[in-house]
Amino acid sequence: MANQTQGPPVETLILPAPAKLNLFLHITGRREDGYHELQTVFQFLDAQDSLSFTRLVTPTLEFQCSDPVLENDDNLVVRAARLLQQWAQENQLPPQGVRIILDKRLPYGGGLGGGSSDAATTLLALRQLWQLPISTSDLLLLGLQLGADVPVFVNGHAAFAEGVGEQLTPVTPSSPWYLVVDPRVQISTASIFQHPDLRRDCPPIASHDWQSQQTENVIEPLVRRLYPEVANALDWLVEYAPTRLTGTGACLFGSFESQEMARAALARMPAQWTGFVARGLNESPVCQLLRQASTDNLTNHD
Ligand SMILES: C[C@@](CO)(OP(=O)(O)O)[C@H](O)COP(=O)(O)OP(=O)(O)OC[C@H]1O[C@@H](n2ccc(N)nc2=O)[C@H](O)[C@@H]1O
Ligand SMILES: Nc1ncnc2c1ncn2[C@@H]1O[C@H](COP(=O)(O)OP(=O)(O)O)[C@@H](O)[C@H]1O
Repeated sequence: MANQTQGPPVETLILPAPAKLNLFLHITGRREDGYHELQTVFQFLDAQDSLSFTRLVTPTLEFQCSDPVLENDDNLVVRAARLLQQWAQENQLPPQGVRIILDKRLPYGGGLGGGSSDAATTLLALRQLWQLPISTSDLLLLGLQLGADVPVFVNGHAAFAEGVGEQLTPVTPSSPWYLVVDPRVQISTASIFQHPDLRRDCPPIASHDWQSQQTENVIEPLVRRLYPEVANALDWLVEYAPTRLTGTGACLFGSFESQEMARAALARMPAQWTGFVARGLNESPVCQLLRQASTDNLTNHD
């Protein structure tokens, strides 16, 4: 990371990285490698991080982040950029460089997928900035190396997901207003998946009729028991709207008919939690903006 270079920037892309919700989450089995087979629906939110990518004339990778805790070589943004540099090298393409600045706005480690989304935006942006001839299916495979949630953000459409989250069928659920509550509790995804009491035997459902099936987040009962503060937040929000945990938590969301209703509930939220109101999106704004960028609306040639 952070090899400072003096080369003048020649091109900049500024792109969002939207959050996601798991509208439901079922576990249908466990693979031999310990990973769990899931069924879930991912929907995006119009709440996002923001990233800027500036092409450098030297083949170096610079990374800055508004949150110092995340400004390191392990950041998924840096790892995504390295994977693409490696892909270019394996394909005998000339090495290229970039300066990436991440403006971190989403809470992380709470089931909103912000880190995965940052990684996906990085893969999509650098393919375009570096003009790499990599197919979307190969980009999805690179994304999967970074995390189970990355492919849906690369694909850019709300999806019914299976496998560990990489087998995607596009879906178009309704787009309510959500109040997302962060009860400010850290939950380790790995420890939840290792827990003996986790339910792992959900009967598989078909992608085309998930909305007519009884669905739930099967992780929720366990998280309720282990983290009373999350249970308190779920019990508070359900008084206002249908409420669920997203991913392995600790964030939860209520679905509202209008922005005003969601905001009214947010105004009454206990002060020890944080929250925000956002609209559900079935298309990620990233692909749309990249299409515009390719016609020069977002690309600034210096
Ligand atoms: C379960 C979800 C639903 O969206 O939870 P959230 O992370 O969003 O809360 C995700 O698929 C999580 O994806 P991601 O956060 O990328 O997980 P990874 O880093 O790949 O894995 C973290 C750890 O969780 C466990 N794990 C993860 C995914 C999975 N399908 N089975 C697992 O058993 C593994 O022990 C792994 O070591
Ligand atoms: N760009 C990033 N943004 C957020 N977290 C990141 C990033 N890169 C690496 N991480 C690590 O990934 C973990 C999971 O982050 P995130 O994807 O936002 O949440 P979740 O997987 O719970 O939905 C964080 O706790 C952090 O340690």
